[in-house]
Amino acid sequence: MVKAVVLGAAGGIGQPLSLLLKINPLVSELALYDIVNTPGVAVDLSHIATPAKVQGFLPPDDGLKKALTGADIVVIPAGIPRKPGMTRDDLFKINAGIVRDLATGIATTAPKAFVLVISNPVNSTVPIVAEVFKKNGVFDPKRIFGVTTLDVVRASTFVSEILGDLSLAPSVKVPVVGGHSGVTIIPLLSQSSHPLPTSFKAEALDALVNRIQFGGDEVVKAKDGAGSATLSMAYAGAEFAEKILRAVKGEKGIVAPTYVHLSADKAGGDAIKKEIGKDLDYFSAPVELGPEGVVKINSLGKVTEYEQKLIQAALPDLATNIEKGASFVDAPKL
Ligand SMILES: NC(=O)C1=CN([C@@H]2O[C@H](COP(=O)(O)OP(=O)(O)OC[C@H]3O[C@@H](n4cnc5c(N)ncnc54)[C@H](O)[C@@H]3O)[C@@H](O)[C@H]2O)C=CC1
Ligand SMILES: O=C([O-])CC(=O)C(=O)O
Repeated sequence: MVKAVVLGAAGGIGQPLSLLLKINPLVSELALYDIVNTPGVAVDLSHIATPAKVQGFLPPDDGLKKALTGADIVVIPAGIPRKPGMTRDDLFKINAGIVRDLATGIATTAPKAFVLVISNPVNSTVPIVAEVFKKNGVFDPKRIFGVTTLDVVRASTFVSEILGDLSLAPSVKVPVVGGHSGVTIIPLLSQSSHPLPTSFKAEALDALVNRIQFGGDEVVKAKDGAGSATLSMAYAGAEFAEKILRAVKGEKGIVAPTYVHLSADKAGGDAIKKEIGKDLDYFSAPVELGPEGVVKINSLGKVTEYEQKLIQAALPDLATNIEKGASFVDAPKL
């Protein structure tokens, strides 16, 4: 029996993500929480002929606690999205408090659940969740994940477009590491399962890296004030959640890039710090998943000089974003 909970379930990401979790055979119970509209979304989804039992909850009558009771996996797409001209960091003012309050609910009601943070700015909201868990004495870095899967999904798609064959997209694997905003998004294209054409020029590589780093802006611009990526994010979030659920069931060898506290695997985390040359607490790296969450943080592997420059360019922003999130919650130092 697996209970999945979506916090922010009535939103642009929340609804299609809840749909994808409802049709996932690994989910037996689905709780939808939001400050609006979840009863309707839940009844709608409950008519789908798949096994998961769906219920909707709102804040009154302890709705958050009821939604979270018995949760195995909690996905958080709650919070405001960007409008044109905004950075993800501009969302901090509103989303930090939302994420802190939801994390408090998880820490007190379902402290053992896997927590998948989608709400932006991910580089800062994951530290917020971690600090709330520390404050409540239940911090386990193996169970808290920043969802950076959309960057990986975009890299697969854009590389397959360059190769002139979209049918390759599902099998193109490119590790994307670092964080989840602008220059902190670091695609390691030299490790692509499908190498770029040998004719690929330096300017074309710059343009591809830039498109992966700023893919979110492409959607924000196209939506023209109506928000940011929702459907592709729901797809990516469901894909990452499925990986966690398969690992929990005992499937071995599942690896995915995700933004984690580097103490989740001390040896692996220390190796990452050496590779990047900075003592950061968080970094998105390829992580091997198991029944208890993080099993191992894998090395970044062989990176080119070009990619090492991308890593170095990411570090100042990442450090600032991490500090901003961590200092938002007044938790004791561990
Ligand atoms: N990690 C990633 O790769 C991505 C992250 N995002 C982020 O996901 C977040 C959600 O985006 P959308 O779904 O497009 O926004 P949206 O505005 O469509 O939905 C957000 C939902 O959160 C709900 N909400 C607000 N405060 C809440 C609270 N205290 N408790 C529970 N629910 C609450 C709202 O009622 C709304 O239904 C944004 O912060 C966005 O930047 C978006 C795309 C990709
Ligand atoms: O761009 C945004 O604000 C939403 C997001 O994180 C993405 O699409 O990668």
